[in-house]
Amino acid sequence: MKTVFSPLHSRRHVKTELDGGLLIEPHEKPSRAETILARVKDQALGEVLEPEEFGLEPVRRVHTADYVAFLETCWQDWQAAGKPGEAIPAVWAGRGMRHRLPKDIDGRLGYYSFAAETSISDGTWEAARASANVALTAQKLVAGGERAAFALCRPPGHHAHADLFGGYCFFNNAAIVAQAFRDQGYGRVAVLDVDFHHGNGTQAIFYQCSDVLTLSLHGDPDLVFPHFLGFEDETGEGDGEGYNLNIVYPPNTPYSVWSQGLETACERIAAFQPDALVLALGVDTFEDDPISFFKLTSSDYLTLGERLARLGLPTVFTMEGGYDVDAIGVNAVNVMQGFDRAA
Ligand SMILES: NCCCCCC(=O)NO
Ligand SMILES: [Mg+2]
Ligand SMILES: [Zn+2]
Repeated sequence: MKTVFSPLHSRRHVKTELDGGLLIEPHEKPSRAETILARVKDQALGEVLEPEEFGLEPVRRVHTADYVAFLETCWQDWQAAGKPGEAIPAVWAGRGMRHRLPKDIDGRLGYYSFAAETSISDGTWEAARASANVALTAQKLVAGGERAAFALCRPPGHHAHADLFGGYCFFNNAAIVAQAFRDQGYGRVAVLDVDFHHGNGTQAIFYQCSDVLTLSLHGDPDLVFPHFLGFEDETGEGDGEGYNLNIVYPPNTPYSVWSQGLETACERIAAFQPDALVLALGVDTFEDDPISFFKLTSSDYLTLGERLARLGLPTVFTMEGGYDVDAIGVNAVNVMQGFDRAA
């Protein structure tokens, strides 16, 4: 399987993440992508390519122009306002308040985000743009005939809404890929999110669509991020009714249970008969992940990859979460190796 990777991911090097009332070293750190890349090479998974430049048009097929423009100048605007630290949203429109765009950078940060753990600093924009190009390059490989391609994206994307960042995500790489498939004539696309956390952004972006089926297995939002979306009664709306599936699990869920949900999702995908699959791959489902509570083992990711291959679909993997940096390379590449040996 080919891998797409951009060294520009390292332009995202924020020093802070708001967690537990402290500014900690971010879990979503550059070494995550470097460790996965090293494992790709160590395992000779396949060719590693740098991304092509696709510009902002395919990004704006998913994200609003004003949100994209905000991200482009956020760091400069923050600095121009004389702020001493990294850009962190701290105020949002609560119940009974107005969802209108303020002029001030503090207000704009709140307007365009849903969470406070995702700091912005110099280079975040460049890294997010490169991550989207990585995803679009993988999509081009698959549209060009590759059975599958691994978009080694950093920063991740599945929490990003059309005009909201959060959960370490800015551009929704999986959604951008799904939309690119649709724009290239693929009539139906499925996006399966196996990250520990709900793919709230991906769900929201396609929630009224019947041509993109979104599915996510994740930790109970009553207990974990993103807290306010991802429940099993969210099944789509309008034309999209019936085209969103959430499967929620409690703490300590092992693969033997989690894979039952995977089977349900795969059966739903098979029934949908999509022309392509986007697989939002987080490996924060791992038993030792520092911020999650499932109990998948490294060998389970081989099994996961094999099962995905049996769907028999052109597949783009977009890298999402996973924060046990010592294990992330083995776990992510195990999925690809399991896929390759069953394809
Ligand atoms: N306390 C913030 C947790 C953000 C979750 C990031 C993630 O892994 N999403 O998939
Ligand atoms: Mg998920
Ligand atoms: Zn996650």
